[in-house]
Amino acid sequence: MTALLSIRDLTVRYRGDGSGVLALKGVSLEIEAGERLAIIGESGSGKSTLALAVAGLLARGARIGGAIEWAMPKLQMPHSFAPPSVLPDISPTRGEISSSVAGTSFSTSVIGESCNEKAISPLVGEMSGRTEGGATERQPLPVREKTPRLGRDIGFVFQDPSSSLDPVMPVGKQIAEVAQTHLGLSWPQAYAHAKTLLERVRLPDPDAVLRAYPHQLSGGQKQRVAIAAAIAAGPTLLIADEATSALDTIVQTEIVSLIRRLVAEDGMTLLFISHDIALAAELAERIAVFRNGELLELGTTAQIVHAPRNAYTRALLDAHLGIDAGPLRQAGAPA
Ligand SMILES: Nc1ncnc2c1ncn2[C@@H]1O[C@H](COP(=O)(O)OP(=O)(O)OP(=O)(O)O)[C@@H](O)[C@H]1O
Ligand code: NI
Repeated sequence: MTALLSIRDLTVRYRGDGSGVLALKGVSLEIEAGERLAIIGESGSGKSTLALAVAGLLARGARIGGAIEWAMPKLQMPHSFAPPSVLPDISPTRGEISSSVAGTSFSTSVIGESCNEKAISPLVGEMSGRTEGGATERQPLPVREKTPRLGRDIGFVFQDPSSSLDPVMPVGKQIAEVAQTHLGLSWPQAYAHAKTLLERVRLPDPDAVLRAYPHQLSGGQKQRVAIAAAIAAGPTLLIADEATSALDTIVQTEIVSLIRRLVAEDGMTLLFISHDIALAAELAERIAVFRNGELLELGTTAQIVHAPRNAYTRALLDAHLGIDAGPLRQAGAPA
């Protein structure tokens, strides 16, 4: 398999009082093209920090060391449209951005100075937060070619769909904006594409949902809309960060099936972040176990579930087996 993304010795420190929080401590791992990789670990282990670093969404002031190198064969040509309101745009980190082989691969390296850490640039189109009315404040985006962009090359699904959906805009319009921005479609084409996406995420009555506002939808329906927006431009990598954690168990299972189907249909690579080892085992081919900002163990789902090498992984499994052994016993069995 070819690596889509190589993470090398990644260190992230959030500024805070005193020395700040070291959220990732020299993490190295590769994400293979087309695989479904889960990141699991307890709260505060650094899972979201990893996801945000990959998406270029780390908070201003976070200091990052190491390198994130991409090889994205399908990297789409950049468009010079304004970013969609539904998703924050990816921001390249400061550092070397080198490209090779006529734009078929490139790497973003952030190599530290004396302390092996360097402040990342203020994020372009950074998580600037929405204003009270729901509109997003944005700064102009410097155009960098051959850089993976959120919404276009990377789809990101957050735990709370309300954080990525604009409360005052009909959802059809929000999805269509992503398609128009990144695919260069006309508005009628983009709107038609939005309807197709609502069908693909199995929302009943897509015509009505196109015109609905987020508050008119249930949590599960909103997450389907957020997923539709995340995949609207046909990203290579889909990142789901606790995308089902806020949902009840039945809806959770439905969303996991939905993600599995969409990833298979579109040939996406999946980075699935969860604190739930059983859920991760249901979806992922490989599982990486994080604790205290470190990668403890990475293996196939079968190996992690049936032959964990690390005592902490065993403890996670034991804790889960006490609750519900069913799904885990099946984990890693051939589909
Ligand atoms: N913006 C921030 N500023 C300061 N510290 C942060 C920030 N974001 C995360 N942290 C800290 O970094 C560490 C890792 O947090 P992170 O959100 O990556 O963990 P997580 O594994 O995703 O946890 P959870 O399961 O609760 O989402 C934690 O100690 C957290 O408090
Ligand atoms: Ni998190």
